[in-house]
Amino acid sequence: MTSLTQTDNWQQLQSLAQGLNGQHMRDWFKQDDTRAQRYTSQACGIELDYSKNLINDEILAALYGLAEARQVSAKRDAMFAGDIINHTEGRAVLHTALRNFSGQPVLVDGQDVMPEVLATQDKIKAFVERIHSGSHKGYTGKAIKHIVSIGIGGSFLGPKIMFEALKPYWYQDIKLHFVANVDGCHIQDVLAGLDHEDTLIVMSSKSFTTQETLQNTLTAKAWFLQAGGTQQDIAKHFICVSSNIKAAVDFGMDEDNIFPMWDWVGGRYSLWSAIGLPIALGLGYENYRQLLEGAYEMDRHFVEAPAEQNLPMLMGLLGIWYTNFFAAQSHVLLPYYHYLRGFPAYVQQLDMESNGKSVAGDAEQVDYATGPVIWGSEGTNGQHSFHQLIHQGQVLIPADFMLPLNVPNQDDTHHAMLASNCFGQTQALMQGKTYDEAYAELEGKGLSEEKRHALATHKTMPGNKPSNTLLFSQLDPKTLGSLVALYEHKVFVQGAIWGVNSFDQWGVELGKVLGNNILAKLTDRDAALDFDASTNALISRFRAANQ
Ligand SMILES: O=P(O)(O)OC[C@H]1O[C@H](O)[C@H](O)[C@@H](O)[C@@H]1O
Repeated sequence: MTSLTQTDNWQQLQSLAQGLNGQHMRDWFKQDDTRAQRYTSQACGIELDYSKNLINDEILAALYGLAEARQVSAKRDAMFAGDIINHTEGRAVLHTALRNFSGQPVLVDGQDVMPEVLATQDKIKAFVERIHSGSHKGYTGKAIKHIVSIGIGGSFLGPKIMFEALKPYWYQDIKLHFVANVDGCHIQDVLAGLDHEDTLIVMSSKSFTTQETLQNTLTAKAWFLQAGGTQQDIAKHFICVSSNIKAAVDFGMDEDNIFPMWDWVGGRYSLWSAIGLPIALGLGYENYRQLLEGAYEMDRHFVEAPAEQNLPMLMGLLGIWYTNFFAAQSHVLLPYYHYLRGFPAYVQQLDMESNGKSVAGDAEQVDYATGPVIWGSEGTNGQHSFHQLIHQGQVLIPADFMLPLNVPNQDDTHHAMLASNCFGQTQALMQGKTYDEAYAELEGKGLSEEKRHALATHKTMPGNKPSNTLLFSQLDPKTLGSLVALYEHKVFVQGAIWGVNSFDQWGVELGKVLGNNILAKLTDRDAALDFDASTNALISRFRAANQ
């Protein structure tokens, strides 16, 4: 097979990128007053303004051509159809079945998975109602007031970040707490403030083998027993979500308290499964369902909209453009909405665990960049720190700005200021400041010619820095569902073009194995150390400090 970089599409894009030398977005906006309108697309209540990108019609056409040549649509259809596209793990990839409201079956190995999906949704709904109505009581008869969700990776980020993002929709009588890290400080801090009689522990682990989650659950169990609960009271206070029912039962989970999921749901795509149970508990079932419906709408858009209007396709292709033709190594996410502050961390796992890969197809070592570093934080905070590098640094950092146009219960002045900063940053990145503008601003400041020239040079901002702006009316559960699915499918588009398997994570697996090998040497202090000299020395220091 021809390597991706040798294809006509790739080479055409390379020469189009070179052709942009000396051109500036500022001029394009001056020359074409339809640019903003032509390069804005919207779906599912999300408006994407991608006009502040280094693109024109010819470049977009070439990017669509690349997507076609790499059969992105056919690969997408294979995912939705339940084909075994995660070929290194021999699994289908069907998070979309978890939010499939079409009424149509979804087959895996000829078996319709929808009855199980719907039955689990019913189980979630019934459980949420029992907790909210107070009919599910703790062992001393108290209603549940606190939920501690224990999980890590996708079993943590999805529930926590989506719950936080939807603060205006919180169910007020229940407080949610999240624990991920095996660092004992975390669980200790969370449990310290709680009463075991009105606390429910939700343990979430797809594999039921993750060290952090198992240990934190054991610690929570010990806390419960020590506080006065007995072994037989555990069923009223501990539930779990897992695809490994046997391991959960062996661990001591009551079978009725296990919410199932399936191996065709990847950890970083699992918030739509029962892993999302804490979200449903924290928001109420109807809001949780809206989240799923929003994702379903984005699925339909991804499948049905032509490339030129297809948000995941556009965002995926723009990312390819900068990663592969402008050597951009990172992509920054800037939610201008405090409650959405966790979103960059969510997309970090989604994107970096999916496309941080080096092998394409069956066994082809790639010779092009794949997934970028994803980072970012809430605006406007970053403007007073790291935005400097985006404005004037030597690396190109494409940005996604996101802003709800309305926010519930907020002072208009604050919101207008927030929006003005968001728009102002995209404008500054695009237009920059020319040397002449900087020089003119220094008029009458009493500077020598030499000083004025030097200062104007420092104050010159190149501009021409790309950004997307995503606007939505407000971040309700449905819009959030669409937003998350948008990024999922963006990642899919990029993985399909790069030809990598976006659904395995062998690098992460290695870390787990090595960590366990070392743990054995920390707990058995006399065990011979047969690792490399650096690792042996680190272990020895730990042993010496923990006699
Ligand atoms: O849900 P679990 O099986 O406990 O897995 C939790 C996490 O474990 C690993 O680190 C995977 O790379 C993640 O994708 C996963 O979300």
